[in-house]
Amino acid sequence: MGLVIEANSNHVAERVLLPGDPLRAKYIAESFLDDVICYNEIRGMLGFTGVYKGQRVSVQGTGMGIPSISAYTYELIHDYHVKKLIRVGTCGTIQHDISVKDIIIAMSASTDSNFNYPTFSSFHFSPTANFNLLKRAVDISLEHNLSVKVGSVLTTDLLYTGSPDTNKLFAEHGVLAVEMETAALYTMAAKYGVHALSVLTVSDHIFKDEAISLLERQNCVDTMIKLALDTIIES
Ligand SMILES: O=P(O)(O)O[C@H]1O[C@H](CO)[C@@H](O)[C@H]1O
Ligand SMILES: O=c1cc[nH]c(=O)[nH]1
Repeated sequence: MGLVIEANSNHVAERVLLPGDPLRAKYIAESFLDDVICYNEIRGMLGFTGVYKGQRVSVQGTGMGIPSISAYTYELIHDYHVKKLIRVGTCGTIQHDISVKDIIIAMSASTDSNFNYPTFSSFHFSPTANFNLLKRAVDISLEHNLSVKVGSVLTTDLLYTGSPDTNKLFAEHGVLAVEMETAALYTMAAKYGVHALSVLTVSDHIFKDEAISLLERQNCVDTMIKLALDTIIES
C-alpha cells in the first residue's frame, strides 16, 4: 500500500490502462471489463481490475500532468509489479490534416518539463514508446481499418499557457499533438524496465475552432479503449 494507491498487493493486474480522468477509468471498467473490483478510491483517483477476453486487466486514473501520473506509475511498478502500461488519453492536435476524434499513437514525446533534469543534467533523454506495444497497436489498427496517426507528441506542464508560437514550432517539426503525461510515462517505463505506450483521442484542434464536448468525449474514446485493451492483452 502506497501514498496514492491503497490496493492489496494481488488486486492489480500486470497489465494496466491509464486514463487521466478517473471517471474514464470507471467507464472503461463498467463498459469493457467483466468481474470488476474497485481497488482504489484515494483522492477519488479510481482504480479497477477486471477481465477482458479472459485476461486480467486493471485501469487506473492518473490525474493531469507529470507529477500526478509519475506518482501512480511509480506505485504501480514498485508496489504492484505492473509490467505493461498503456495510457488512454485525450490530446489537442497541432497538425492541419488531423481532426477531432482521430486516434494518435505516440512514438515519442518532447516536453517543456524539467522533470528529467535531476537525472540527466544538461543531457536530454528521449522518451520513447515500447516498440512491441507500438507495433501491436499499429497492426491491430490496420487489421480493423482504423485511421490512426503514429508520431511524436508534446507533453506540456500547463494546459492553458501553450504559446501559439511554440505550438507552431513543434508542428513544423512534425509533432502531432499536445498532451500532459506521455513523456513521464515513457521515461519511467525506461528507467524501471517495463513497457509503455500512449494512445490518444484528439479532443480538440489547437489552431482551429474545433473541439468535442465533454459529453461527446466519453463516446469518442471507445475505439481507442478497444485498441488499447486488445494491444495490452496480445503483447
Ligand atoms: O484526457 P486525459 O487523459 O486527462 O489527457 C489530457 O487531458 C487533460 C487536459 O484536459 C490532460 O491530462 C491531458 O493530457
Ligand atoms: O489541447 C489539449 C487537449 C487535451 N489535452 C491537452 O493537454 N491539451
